[in-house]
Amino acid sequence: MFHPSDIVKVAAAVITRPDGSFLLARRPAGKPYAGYWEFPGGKVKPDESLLHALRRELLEELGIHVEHAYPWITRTFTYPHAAVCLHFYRVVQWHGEPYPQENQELSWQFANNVAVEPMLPANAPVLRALDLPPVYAITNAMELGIKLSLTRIEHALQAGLRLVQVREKGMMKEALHVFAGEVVKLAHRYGAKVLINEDIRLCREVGADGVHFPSSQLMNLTELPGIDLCGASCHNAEELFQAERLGMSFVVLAPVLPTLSHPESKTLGWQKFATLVRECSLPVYALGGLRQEDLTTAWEHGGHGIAMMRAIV
Ligand SMILES: Nc1nc2c([nH]c(=O)n2[C@@H]2O[C@H](COP(=O)(O)OP(=O)(O)OP(=O)(O)O)[C@@H](O)[C@H]2O)c(=O)[nH]1
Repeated sequence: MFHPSDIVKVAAAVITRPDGSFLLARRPAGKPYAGYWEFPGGKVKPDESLLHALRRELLEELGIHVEHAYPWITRTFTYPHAAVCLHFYRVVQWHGEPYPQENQELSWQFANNVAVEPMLPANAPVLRALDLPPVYAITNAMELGIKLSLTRIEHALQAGLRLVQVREKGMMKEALHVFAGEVVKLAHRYGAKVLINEDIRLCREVGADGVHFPSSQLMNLTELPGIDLCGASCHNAEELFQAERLGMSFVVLAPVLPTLSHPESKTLGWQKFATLVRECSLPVYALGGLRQEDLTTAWEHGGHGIAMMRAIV
């Protein structure tokens, strides 16, 4: 075990192009794990801010000037020789063309099809997180009716939606089975993924991609059910901690703003949202009273993306 003061702080960059590809660099000879692929970045100096370290490292390693970077996830990982705390940023704007200043190999890759290996061991969950789309829709068929709901879901899929949660509290069992099956069929036609709220069995029966656990269920779980994609709803630090401990694929943190579906809940606001997600190792979707226009605000506050119900499907 490493003492907390021995944990090496690292700033790492997911430099992303508009087509979704991101840059990986191969660790040069002479460093530990030479030949392994990593996200560009490096150690934070004492008294240096994370963002400053990020800018300095990308200038030193790639010759680029960071113009716009969003804080993203933070992962601690223990190697035999050292423990590292990796603070990931998504760099979306820079000037200069990345050029290997230290003779390292560079490669642009896509999260769902990384064609270089080996990756640094700490980075496997990071690639899975990068494969999650920025918007997560939650169905609302009990309010809209099944027919209109399916029409709206299809429109959103046509417009690029790639992640949907079937959440229909109070819908009769048979109707829910049929509706969930329809959503899965529709979504898979567009290459989108579907999570089923709460019901692991229904998820398997309708061939959905994952399960979304409400916070009460999350707090009672001792392990994940062995399903590829597992999401959870969180409202506070304790629930986020439990989701991290279990190794959820992602979480939704709510309510950020006042929302019709939970009018009685106390809202977090963006500052509290940012404080809660700052050290979180999981990608976090902001939820509650949000619209498509709020995506950038979510990114600025450390979110992976936004989740929406009425504003999207
Ligand atoms: N840059 C970077 N480092 C990572 C990643 N994943 C990961 O485990 N690390 C670890 O974080 C540490 C970063 O240290 P580094 O050696 O790259 O730092 P540096 O550029 O400041 O080099 P230096 O040792 O010459 O001062 C290493 O232990 C590395 O194995 C990643 O994706 N990017």
